[in-house]
Amino acid sequence: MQVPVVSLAAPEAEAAAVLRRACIEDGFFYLTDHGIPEELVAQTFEQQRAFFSLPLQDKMRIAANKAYRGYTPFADETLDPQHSKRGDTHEGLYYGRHVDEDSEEGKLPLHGPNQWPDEALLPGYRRVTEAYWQAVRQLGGRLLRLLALSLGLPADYFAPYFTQPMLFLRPLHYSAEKSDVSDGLFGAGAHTDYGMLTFLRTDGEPGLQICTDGATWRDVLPIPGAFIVNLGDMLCRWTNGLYRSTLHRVVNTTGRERYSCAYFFEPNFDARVEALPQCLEPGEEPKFLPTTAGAHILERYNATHAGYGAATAS
Ligand SMILES: O=C(O)CCC(=O)C(=O)O
Ligand SMILES: [Fe+2]
Repeated sequence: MQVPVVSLAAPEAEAAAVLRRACIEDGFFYLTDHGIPEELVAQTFEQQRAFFSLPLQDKMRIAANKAYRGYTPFADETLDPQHSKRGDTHEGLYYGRHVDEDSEEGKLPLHGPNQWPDEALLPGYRRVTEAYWQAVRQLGGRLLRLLALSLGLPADYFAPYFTQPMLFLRPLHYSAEKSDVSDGLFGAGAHTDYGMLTFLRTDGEPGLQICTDGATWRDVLPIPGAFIVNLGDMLCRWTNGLYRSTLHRVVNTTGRERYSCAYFFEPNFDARVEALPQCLEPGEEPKFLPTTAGAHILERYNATHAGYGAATAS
């Protein structure tokens, strides 16, 4: 069974209703009529392909810094340490919102300057990647409004939480190595996303699977032109468990390489995350302790990126 399609061309109330059901039942949906030109998406993938084709030493020149910006080599990440024998078969990159190192904000964890590959090596890379980053940022803002409506909140409810948002674009390259589920080898091990919303595009190769019943995995195949959007643990926490953060993984069954681009759309570092009254029955106690977006995300990053930053701290 396919996950639902939320169209931004539909009347708002209708789209919000489809979104609500998708968030409660699947925690995943396709987002269509989003307005981001396919040409920009295609150029973004072309540029990421070019980056990942560089020799390792060139990629390592921008190895991820302590603000989680830059390159992460193959097997650096193990998303499901319990069931994995070795690291996941992908390499990746993180680009956040640019923050000056010597600004007040730059002192916060997860905040700092991006690291870009040399323009001479990859002409146009930065321009295209930044354009895509901005486009998805705007799309995220549109979806936040629909999300608020879907929860019975005013459309601009989440806006004050996103004045200095944590936004991470994460291009990924999966090697051609086939996964071995029974022997603990994955493109990306089973995990839930940490944050609020994830906007994913892929190159059309299959691999993404979700588990909503605690037992079976179903494929979420790419639909041309659509984003695959999923909810993370922070939004689950914010909605007191009403909206699902669904377990997912990437399994390589084709023996082919795969490229994807995730975009993690998170609130301000100090945004307070606690159960929305709209999600509590009368007299119901919140299921989770209140937290902040920053504390929540840091806790999760540190658990999945072994020794990250320590070896590469700049
Ligand atoms: O590459 C994909 O399809 C999914 C990536 C993913 O789940 C993640 O980066 O959190
Ligand atoms: Fe994920």
